[in-house]
Amino acid sequence: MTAAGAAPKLVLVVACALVDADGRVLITQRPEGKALAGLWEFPGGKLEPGERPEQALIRELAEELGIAVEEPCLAPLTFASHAYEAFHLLMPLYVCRRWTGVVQGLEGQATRWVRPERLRDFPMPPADEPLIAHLIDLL
Ligand SMILES: Nc1nc2c([nH]c(=O)n2[C@@H]2O[C@H](COP(=O)(O)OP(=O)(O)OP(=O)(O)O)[C@@H](O)[C@H]2O)c(=O)[nH]1
Repeated sequence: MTAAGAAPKLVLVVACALVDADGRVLITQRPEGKALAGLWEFPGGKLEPGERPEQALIRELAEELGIAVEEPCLAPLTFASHAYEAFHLLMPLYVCRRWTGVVQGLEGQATRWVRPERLRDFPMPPADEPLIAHLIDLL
């Protein structure tokens, strides 16, 4: 035993940087009433029981944005590991440049396509901040 105190709950969330033909990245705004409301984030969400991360992400992208993504089009880029007060977030970030359908905020969330260098102009959850440099490097 090495750790002292209660272990934080580890929460696995999968997220995606959708990249358009101009190299812009999609961010969506968390709706009122949710934790971290108003902040801009990458689309994605928690896994449902029995789901693989890629399956969960494909489901979330369909539910939230109305687009269809094929699993080979999800490329792992990096991950966030962040201690929130109530849980520890582990969030793999995939990049996707190919999908079918037109991106729409199906849950009432605002959506924006943003150049990676401009992502810092949008308030994001603290876990996301370290991801921005990876996107700038990639794109
Ligand atoms: N999808 C997404 N979630 C993020 C990002 N950054 C970040 O800290 N998170 C956190 O990861 C969790 C994502 O959960 P979610 O979107 O499936 O669920 P939720 O908060 O709506 O909660 P609920 O399902 O408990 O109601 C939230 O706690 C959210 O704050 C991000 O860039 N994208």
